[in-house]
Amino acid sequence: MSRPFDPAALFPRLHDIPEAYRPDAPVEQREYLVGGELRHWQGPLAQVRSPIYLAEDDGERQVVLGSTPLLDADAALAALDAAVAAYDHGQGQWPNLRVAERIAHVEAFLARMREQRAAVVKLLMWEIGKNLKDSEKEFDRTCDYIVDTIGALKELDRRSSRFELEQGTLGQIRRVPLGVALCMGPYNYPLNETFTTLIPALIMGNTVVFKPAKFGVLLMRPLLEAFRDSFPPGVINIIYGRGRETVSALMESGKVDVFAFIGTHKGASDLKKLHPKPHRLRAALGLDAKNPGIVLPEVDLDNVVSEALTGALSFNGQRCTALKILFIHEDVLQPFLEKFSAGLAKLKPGMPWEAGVALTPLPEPGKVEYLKAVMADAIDKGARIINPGGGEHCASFFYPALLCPVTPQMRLYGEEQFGPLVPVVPYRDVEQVIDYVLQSDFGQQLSLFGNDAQQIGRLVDAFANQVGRININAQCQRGPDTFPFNGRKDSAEGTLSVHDALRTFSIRTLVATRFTDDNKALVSEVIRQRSSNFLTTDYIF
Ligand SMILES: NC(=O)C1=CN([C@@H]2O[C@H](COP(=O)(O)OP(=O)(O)OC[C@H]3O[C@@H](n4cnc5c(N)ncnc54)[C@H](OP(=O)(O)O)[C@@H]3O)[C@@H](O)[C@H]2O)C=CC1
Ligand SMILES: O=C(O)[C@H](O)COP(=O)(O)O
Repeated sequence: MSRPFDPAALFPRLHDIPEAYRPDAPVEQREYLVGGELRHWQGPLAQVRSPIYLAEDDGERQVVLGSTPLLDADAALAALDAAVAAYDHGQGQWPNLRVAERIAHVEAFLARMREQRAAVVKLLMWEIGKNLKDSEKEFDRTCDYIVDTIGALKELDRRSSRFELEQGTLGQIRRVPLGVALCMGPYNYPLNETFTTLIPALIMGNTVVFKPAKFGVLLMRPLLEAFRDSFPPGVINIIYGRGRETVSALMESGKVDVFAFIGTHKGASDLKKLHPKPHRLRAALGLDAKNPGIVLPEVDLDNVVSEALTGALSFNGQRCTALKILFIHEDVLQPFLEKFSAGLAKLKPGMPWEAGVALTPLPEPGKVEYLKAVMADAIDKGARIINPGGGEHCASFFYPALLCPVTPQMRLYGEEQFGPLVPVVPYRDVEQVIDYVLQSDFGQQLSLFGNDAQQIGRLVDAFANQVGRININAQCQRGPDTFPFNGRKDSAEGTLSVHDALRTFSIRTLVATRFTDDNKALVSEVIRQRSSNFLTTDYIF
């Protein structure tokens, strides 16, 4: 069996790293943003470690990138109070600014953010091990998301309308903010996923408390001053620390109006239930998934393999949209396993900045142990590792394993592995696959691969109310970000996309004015189409 990677050669020596990508000296970050000022935290700090190790004469050394404030509940609550004061029951300056002015603030922020591209991209590589190409993509995609959000809002603002509700009654819809939003995101897209809630929340007039993801936390530091300088005091507040100490206190206070959380459903539900008045809380949740790839007997196998390789293994499988289980019809099982295994062998392991690298170290401490445990469980119950070297590991690096046959008794059948394990379930009767989707706790997306239009059509009908997106002959993915992105069951609450997020972070107020010949002047004064500070939209939006 040839070795897919040589653990001894995997981690570099410092002087072998191109200068532009070498880690900076560790930073001791004490600043956090509250009420328009960068406060200096005097308390304990949390160390930020890279998943990357450096080779040294006497062994390997994990790189320490710096430290961030471990705020306590009181410090977090002070940030929340600043957001509450800036919102001021909807009477504050920010929720009452004209849409165009709020857009100008966001544009000012975006310009400052773009200046930090190199710093943020480098931290994405060092903090979460994302390869250079994908780190650059994450940064650029986040900027595009902001640009698209601004574009969508400008277009809506132009669409302002009044309409006749019924004879004698004129209606106007105002899109108003909801209050104070708490925004949190996952470590696999610490920039992009958090900004898909943060920016729409702000631009629609809410004030925000934001806690960066658990890894990919230092990369917010280059943006702290841009946030401070671009928004009025208290509109955006950024806290650091352990969620259980900081965010829990915010939820318990009852002062959070919108809970925008992208991460695990366990974290979301633990936090949501702390709110004393959950009926007052709007939630926008993007959560775990176990997206199946379903391969029918008549199929273009080369396309399946190429889509499934990136679908299952890009960023080492650490995407909510990753294909996390493959159902392969028995007629094509053997050639599929051979082709997938051969394709996998071409994925290059290495360091994030190296050209063409696909497989990189994993940021989560304990992840390698977790992957070993679920793999061992599958093997104990009858699965085999199909690809040479599958499951080999060294420090934070885990070489992907293709496992077959995976059966319902194994953890990998139902559990979200969020890592480089590819479980394959051979099937003969497609009813088994339908049953899997219906019984699953998750419902984000699925992929169907096949050439039989009738059978695909039948499956699309069966699955349309089970998942948020069905991909035909293509892997699962979120983009383009203008497409609706949601899920069912434990996978999501609400829909996030450029347009949908604007809805999510606002609510419609109907102004209904009865008019007669005598009060026409009053009516046109009350329903001034464009002089209102509020976004007025048509009924449908
Ligand atoms: N559907 C979607 O749009 C997406 C979903 N995901 C999903 O996100 C997950 C990976 O992200 P990950 O960062 O591990 O998610 P986690 O849920 O572990 O963490 C997200 C945030 O929540 C905090 N947190 C978690 N549990 C609690 C709690 N009980 N009390 C207080 N705070 C809490 C964490 O902080 P701390 O650790 O400090 O407590 C962190 O800031 C995967 O399941 C993936 O599928 C990822 C991307 C997109
Ligand atoms: O999968 C995820 O974690 C994000 O939602 C982004 O999805 P993408 O990698 O398919 O764009």
